[in-house]
Amino acid sequence: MKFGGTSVGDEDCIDRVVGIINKHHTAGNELCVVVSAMAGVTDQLHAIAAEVEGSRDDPPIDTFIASMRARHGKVLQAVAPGEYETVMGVIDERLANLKNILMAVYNLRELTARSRDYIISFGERLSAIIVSAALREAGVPSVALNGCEAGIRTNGRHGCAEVLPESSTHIQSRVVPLLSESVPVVMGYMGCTGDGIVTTLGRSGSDYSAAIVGTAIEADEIWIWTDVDGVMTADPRLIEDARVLSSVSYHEAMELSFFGAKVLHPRSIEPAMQKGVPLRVKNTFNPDAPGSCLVDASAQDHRVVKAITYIDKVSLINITGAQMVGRPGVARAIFSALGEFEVNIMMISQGSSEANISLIVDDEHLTAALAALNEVMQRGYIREVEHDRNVVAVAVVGVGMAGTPGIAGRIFTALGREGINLMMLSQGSSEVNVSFVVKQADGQRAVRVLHEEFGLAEES
Ligand SMILES: Nc1ncnc2c1ncn2[C@@H]1O[C@H](COP(=O)(O)OP(=O)(O)O)[C@@H](O)[C@H]1O
Ligand SMILES: N[C@@H](CC(=O)OP(=O)(O)O)C(=O)O
Repeated sequence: MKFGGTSVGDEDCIDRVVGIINKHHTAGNELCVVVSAMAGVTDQLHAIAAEVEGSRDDPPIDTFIASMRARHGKVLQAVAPGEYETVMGVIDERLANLKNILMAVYNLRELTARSRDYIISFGERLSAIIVSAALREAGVPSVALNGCEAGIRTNGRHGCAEVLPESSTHIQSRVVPLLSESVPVVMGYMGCTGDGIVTTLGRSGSDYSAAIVGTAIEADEIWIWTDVDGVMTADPRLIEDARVLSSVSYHEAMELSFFGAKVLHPRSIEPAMQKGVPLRVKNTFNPDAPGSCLVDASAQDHRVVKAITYIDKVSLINITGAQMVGRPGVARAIFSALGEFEVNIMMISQGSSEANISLIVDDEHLTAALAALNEVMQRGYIREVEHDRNVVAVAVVGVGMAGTPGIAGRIFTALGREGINLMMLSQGSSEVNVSFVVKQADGQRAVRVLHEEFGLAEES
């Protein structure tokens, strides 16, 4: 079971989490728990790290450490009063360590990817020991393990590290022996390299930790506990009448999470899918609701379009040049340069005249992408590169779209009726997803229009 930041955000939330774990543990289940940092803490750690690096004098390190201590201490006092002194001692040790690192960043005015990862892993380092203490207080034996202790080995790509296959045996040997006598609480989001250097798995990466741990220990099911009733037809913060999908295929969930449905981390689905472990999304605040279950496509309902999602903070890049027409090697030049600059491309589309290639990259990669393309331009492969940051990518997702004619027509007609201009279009050959790009100002309206067009608010 993985509990996200919203599920462990304060003392009431943690009480609720302990109740859920206790109930399933008492019913005779062996459980392993993965937790995220308390809601907002990872953002605060990112912010202080950046602030300290850029400070000329007197960065607010002490104030920051005091506010972390106050928030975590208050929650600990409420959920595990019997262990307050001991666990507060551990929290203070960790905060002293965090303070030292922040001071080092300040003194050097240098925040490396490695030190950032170490700093931002502290949210989970603090939340997990509190949840574990709260479980013990409720009579459930528990130990807390950091990602490294739990056996999560990653490559060294700081900020979005990938878990290495060898983790499986490490996790098995470290976690499985604990299960018969306790409920281990693993710190999500973090792992370490073979040399013990701390890495993080990308934002919302605790879902990925849970999938890795769950498959490694051969869990019967992996449950992701969050603050909504399951995977929904659209982000409920955007679409009021979004509906919970009782079952979603692994592929659909992958497309949805890739295109911004924060409810699951894109990398969390593949491990479960490969090992055939059912993955369920449930609501900590409404635990009796059935939630959503990720299943194989064969067990699907027959609705063609299942959900609409959108992702902002992306940029559109248009590459043009008649030199591209009929010339082999242009695409290779473009994509190998982007690869060398470590640019992650989210969408690609090429006009049939071959004189134009459009790409979508996330905003963070825009500068690197433009630098890469500039090199390609110098080498004469392309003539012009334009970009636009004010765009969003929208995706219409559903396995039933494969082989069903008319879906793209309905999408275009509905958007056209609303005067929404399509700036780029892309459809994978798997046909699970039709994605397109519109102006940022049209993004939410596009989701709304399509949610209505495909009747997603109505029960099937
Ligand atoms: N299609 C969707 N279905 C469900 N939730 C979605 C979807 N798209 C976006 N979300 C958002 O994802 C949020 C849950 O993710 P997150 O805030 O990261 O929770 P946690 O802290 O539990 O990991 C929900 O509150 C919801 O607003
Ligand atoms: N704490 C990390 C990892 C995580 O998974 O968080 P959440 O489960 O709250 O999305 C983050 O904020 O990115």
